[in-house]
Amino acid sequence: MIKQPAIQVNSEIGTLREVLLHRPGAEIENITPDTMERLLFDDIPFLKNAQAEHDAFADLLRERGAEVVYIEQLLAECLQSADTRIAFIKRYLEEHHYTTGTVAQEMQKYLQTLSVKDLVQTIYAGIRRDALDLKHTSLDEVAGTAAEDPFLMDPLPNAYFTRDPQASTGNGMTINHMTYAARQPESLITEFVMAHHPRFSQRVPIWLDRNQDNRIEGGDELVLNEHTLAIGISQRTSSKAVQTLAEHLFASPDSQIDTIMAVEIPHNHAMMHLDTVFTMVNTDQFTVFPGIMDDAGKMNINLLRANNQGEVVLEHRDNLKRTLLEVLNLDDLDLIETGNGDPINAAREQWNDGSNNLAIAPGEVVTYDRNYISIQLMREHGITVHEIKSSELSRGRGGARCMSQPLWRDELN
Ligand SMILES: NC(=[NH2+])NCCC[C@H](N)C(=O)O
Repeated sequence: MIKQPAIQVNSEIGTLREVLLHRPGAEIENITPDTMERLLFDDIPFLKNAQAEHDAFADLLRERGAEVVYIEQLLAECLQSADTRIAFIKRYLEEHHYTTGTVAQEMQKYLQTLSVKDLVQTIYAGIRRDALDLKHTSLDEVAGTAAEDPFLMDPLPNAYFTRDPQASTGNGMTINHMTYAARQPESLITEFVMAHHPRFSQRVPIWLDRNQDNRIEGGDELVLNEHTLAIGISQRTSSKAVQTLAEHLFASPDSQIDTIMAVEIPHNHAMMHLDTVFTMVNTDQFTVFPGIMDDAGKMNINLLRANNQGEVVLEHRDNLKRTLLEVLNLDDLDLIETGNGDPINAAREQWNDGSNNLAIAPGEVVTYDRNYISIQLMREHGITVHEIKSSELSRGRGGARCMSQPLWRDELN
């Protein structure tokens, strides 16, 4: 059993006390029109303004009582140790398939000569082909498709969506095997921080690690209460990952989770995670994008429950509201429709993360200012809404929940 937990997240809505962020940096300026799609961006944000928007987001979270912890800072602290630094560089190169040969050796040499500060910056920003002088030693540099790619190592522009590479659940975490190559190194960073940083080392049970084949991302993982999760089966999270996670959680003495509501959503870029279409904003209030249901309001939902032996038992459901009432043991609840149900407004505001709200306390959320129809509706439903500027940040297709990984929330009662 964990004696002094480093993480406590038993709900989506308990008052936020500690949160992990990443301030967008040089990686954003390494997105090009040619690489945009594989880097999962729809446009190239203007970095200076993206940073100002992000700083305002962080300030708001601090004003509301949360400690903001930057993942890049934690990584830099871990990499002060020469052993950890060498181990990290090795794994980072291996995961980019640089294992043997001239280029791999030169990259390793290059990374090892950098100061910790520059190394961390380079890990996020990527390595441009012209950073190393390889023209006279590597054929790859002068002929073939590799030579056309300006990067030896791609940037990590999605890193400011700190929600996804891992997910805090109870006193532990899943460290996620990300779906696309563009994001896989992000969870390697989490793995190193959890293993080596004194704030977390030996204090965080890992429910599912990234060194297995089942894809899962934090945007799909919602903690409804101390014993119930909702997980999206989506473009990014496979049903197999959910089944495996259920098996691990139900069997672990460190976990209180006994119910997982697996919610299948359309598999596409606009709705890549469950939290782009569904977020919990109060004990009995949720925002939902109506486009995830068919005309009759039906969906494909499965409940995974633990039997007395801690084994997984499945039950099928098809109605979101009824299933939430059942698992949360409520008499009624309020589903607030993104864009107030109008098909054009709902689709536009969902695209800009109008359903992606970060609860910082029960009934109090942070969200993008541009989704004014959804904001007004939330206010009419009694929610306190803090708006943040979203001109640049929204171009990566993620909102306030995507940009934050809670580490500590107050218990609800
Ligand atoms: N939790 C979320 N919804 N995150 C959004 C991540 C967006 C990012 N561009 C991606 O495609 O991965």
